[in-house]
Amino acid sequence: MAQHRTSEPVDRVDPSDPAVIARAARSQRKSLGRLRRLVVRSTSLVWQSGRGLFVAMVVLQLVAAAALAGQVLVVARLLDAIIALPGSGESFTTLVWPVAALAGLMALTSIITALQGMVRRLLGERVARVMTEEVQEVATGVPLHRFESPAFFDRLQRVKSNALSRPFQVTQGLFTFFGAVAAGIGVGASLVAIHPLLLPLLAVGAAPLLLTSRRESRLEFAFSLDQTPNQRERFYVNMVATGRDEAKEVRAFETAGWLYRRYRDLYDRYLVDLRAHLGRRARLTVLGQVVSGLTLTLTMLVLVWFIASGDVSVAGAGAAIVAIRMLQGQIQAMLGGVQQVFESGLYLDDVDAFMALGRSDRSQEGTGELPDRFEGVACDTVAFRYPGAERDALHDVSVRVGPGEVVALVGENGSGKTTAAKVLAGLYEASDGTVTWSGVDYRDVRPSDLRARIAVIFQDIVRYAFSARENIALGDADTAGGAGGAAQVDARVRRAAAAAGIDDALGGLAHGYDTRLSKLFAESSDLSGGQWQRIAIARAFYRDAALVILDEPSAALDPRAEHALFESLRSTLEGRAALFISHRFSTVRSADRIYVMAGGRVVESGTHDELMALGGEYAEMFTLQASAYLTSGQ
Ligand SMILES: Nc1ncnc2c1ncn2[C@@H]1O[C@H](COP(=O)(O)OP(=O)(O)OP(=O)(O)O)[C@@H](O)[C@H]1O
Repeated sequence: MAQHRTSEPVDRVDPSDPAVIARAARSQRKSLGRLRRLVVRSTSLVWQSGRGLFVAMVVLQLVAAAALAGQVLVVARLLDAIIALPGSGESFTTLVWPVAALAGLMALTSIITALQGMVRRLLGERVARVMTEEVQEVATGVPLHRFESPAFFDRLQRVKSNALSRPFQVTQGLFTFFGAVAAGIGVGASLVAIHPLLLPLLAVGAAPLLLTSRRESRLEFAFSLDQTPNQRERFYVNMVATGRDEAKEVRAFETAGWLYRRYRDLYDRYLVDLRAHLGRRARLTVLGQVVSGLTLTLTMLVLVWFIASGDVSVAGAGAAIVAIRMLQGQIQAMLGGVQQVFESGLYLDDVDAFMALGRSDRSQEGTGELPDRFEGVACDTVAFRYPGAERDALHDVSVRVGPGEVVALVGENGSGKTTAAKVLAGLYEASDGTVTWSGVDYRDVRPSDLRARIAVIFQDIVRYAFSARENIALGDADTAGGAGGAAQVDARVRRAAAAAGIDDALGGLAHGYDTRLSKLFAESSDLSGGQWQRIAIARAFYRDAALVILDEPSAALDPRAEHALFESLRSTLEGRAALFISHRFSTVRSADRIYVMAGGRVVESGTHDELMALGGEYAEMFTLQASAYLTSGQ
């Protein structure tokens, strides 16, 4: 897959250096191959997105070209007729037909332009939809560790904004190019008929524009790469300043002014860079236009000389001026088309590299299946380091959760509990050691098979702005749209909600389970923090999973609710396993086994009684919390 060496100094190369010339020749060959691939890929994408519209575009383009060439011919006829009129004895009415034909052709051109705009818009949207789906598929399919890398976010950001429009722009560029070529051939033929030298002169004038426009494309792409981090940070700051979740804190801490200044600084930096970038582009544009303007002047002078020497008639000269004007427009359109293809091509390579990332990640995934019988999960001497981190977050961690067991992870903040839960959930691959499901190594198993058997709820639960029913049924997304029977889904949703203790509250909403949650959309309602947490728990219960992982599921629950939750956790397990993380030792004590983590290691494990008898870290933390409760209760 073609990768862009973005660090290559695009505009600081010595063009007389032989190595540069050789490299340019190589890159020219490569870029022709790349261009072919690009054109084939984009055109087939556009074709698949809307065949009828594609054909309509081609037809409109051809008709537009014919109408334009027709205009030159009619102008020549009209001028001939006008010049011949005095003294010919012909009536003025002989001019009516050519004038009407010219007006008709001009009107046709305008109508076609309007129709082209509509077809283009519709086709563009269709391509955008196909590409959005492709990007979403990759973004949701890549392993979670990709989301630890700022470079991944940069690329994702670029791809999200470019994938939608660029493939269509390549095709549109091609349409523009070939349309202009078709029109150019017609107009050019009439120009050659007037004098054969005029066309080559005009073509020579276009060459500098072609060169400068390609260079401009490269500059534009390099600028876009360079600016992605700044752009992402601006989006982020803007989101914090205007986001719904952040709105409370922005007011309470009066952070708006600070955020505004930060946003302005980022924008200022961007504008400074933009000015420099546009300056570079402008210099290239001016250079190209000046050289091409000089050749146009030369062409006109040659035309005048032809008139003076009698090689071209006055009517021919008039038509030639119209033709030159039109041809110039077509040449500009051709160059614009080529520039669009090249510029979009650079972005599309970026999109392709992103798509390839998804393919390469998938090719490394295991393909085996899990045994039907669940015999527990186990981490064995597992180490894990976050991408880009300097230290391991887990060292030598061994944890097991058997069928029917409720196992707890406890430990201070940052001790590695969530990380261990993510590794057990198969979201991160252990850097060392093994993680097994019924004795089968996670690495050998198809990730989708593994995920289907696990339900995980993290501390930072997701609050979907969908209906209450959908919020819960997303625990088994295939059923969220009512697949499998709306009544069954409904009954299953209610069972899960009842087990999470949220059934009554949801039933009491304005539209019951159909009430849209969060206030982002019309006719919605919001819930309390604890109620949201129960929704998330219901989502985990809804999933028919052999292993349920709950990372601090009860942090926002009141003590009675927490007690009820764990009662229902046990009663709904039925041979499944649960791993939960909590800082509340009153809940933890009922677990079948407790692992105590510190500094990324498991430092103690056993039942509550065993750990208390050990008199170690657990006993200390438990006693501290119990005495705090007693003291505050006194
Ligand atoms: N995405 C990440 N990238 C790099 N380091 C991380 C990342 N997430 C966590 N860490 C680090 O890994 C260590 C373990 O974090 P982890 O979230 O597992 O702790 P925890 O025990 O769940 O803490 P808490 O009780 O606060 O939830 C910490 O040192 C933390 O700074």
